[in-house]
Amino acid sequence: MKIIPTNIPDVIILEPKVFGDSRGFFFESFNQLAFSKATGLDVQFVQDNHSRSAKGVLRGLHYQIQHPQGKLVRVTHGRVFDVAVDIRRSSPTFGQWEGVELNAENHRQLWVPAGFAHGFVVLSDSADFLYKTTDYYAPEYERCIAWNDPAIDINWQYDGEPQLSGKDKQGLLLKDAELFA
Ligand SMILES: Cc1cn([C@H]2C[C@H](O)[C@@H](COP(=O)(O)OP(=O)(O)O[C@H]3O[C@@H](C)C(=O)[C@@H](O)[C@H]3O)O2)c(=O)[nH]c1=O
Repeated sequence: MKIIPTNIPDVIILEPKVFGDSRGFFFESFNQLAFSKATGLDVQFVQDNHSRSAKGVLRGLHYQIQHPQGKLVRVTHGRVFDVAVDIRRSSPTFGQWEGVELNAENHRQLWVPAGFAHGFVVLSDSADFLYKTTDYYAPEYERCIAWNDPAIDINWQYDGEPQLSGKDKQGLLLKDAELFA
């Protein structure tokens, strides 16, 4: 597994070793020991999620104020532009965002620690988005930051009009959001 740093030290890109042959390919999509050794992180995952979205769908920017979730995210069909925003007030990278294209060809995964808001926009006709979380879904504690918050100013790598769900349309601005210490 190859570890690729990003501009935010705690957000990392992982590239698994892919074994290709005449049948197709194989790779370990997750291995707890390899993940811990490669990242130096001692986190356990408790939930796997899978969503499918059409082109232009933007899900996010989501986080939980209690039971914050670390997320290890990947795409198994299509392409997305995936974004993490540091919302830990005490962090030197508070308010900064990091974005990376995840797709079924590059097999890249993004580690988004607890304390970050997360979202993605679908670039292909559709995309299957799979992710592991380090704590359980707690809807009563889920919050959303506006995808287009001018204080964060994310360059979404998508030139269309994003399709938002009701809750994503109501995302708070960073200055109004309930954030982490
Ligand atoms: C996230 C989630 C949703 N659900 C249910 C609630 C709802 O009825 C339906 C769809 O939920 P949502 O619209 O919240 O799904 P979605 O907008 O895909 O929410 C996800 O967005 C991405 C960007 C994230 O970062 C995730 O943490 C999560 O917030 O699925 C679960 O049962 N468990 C879960 O873990």
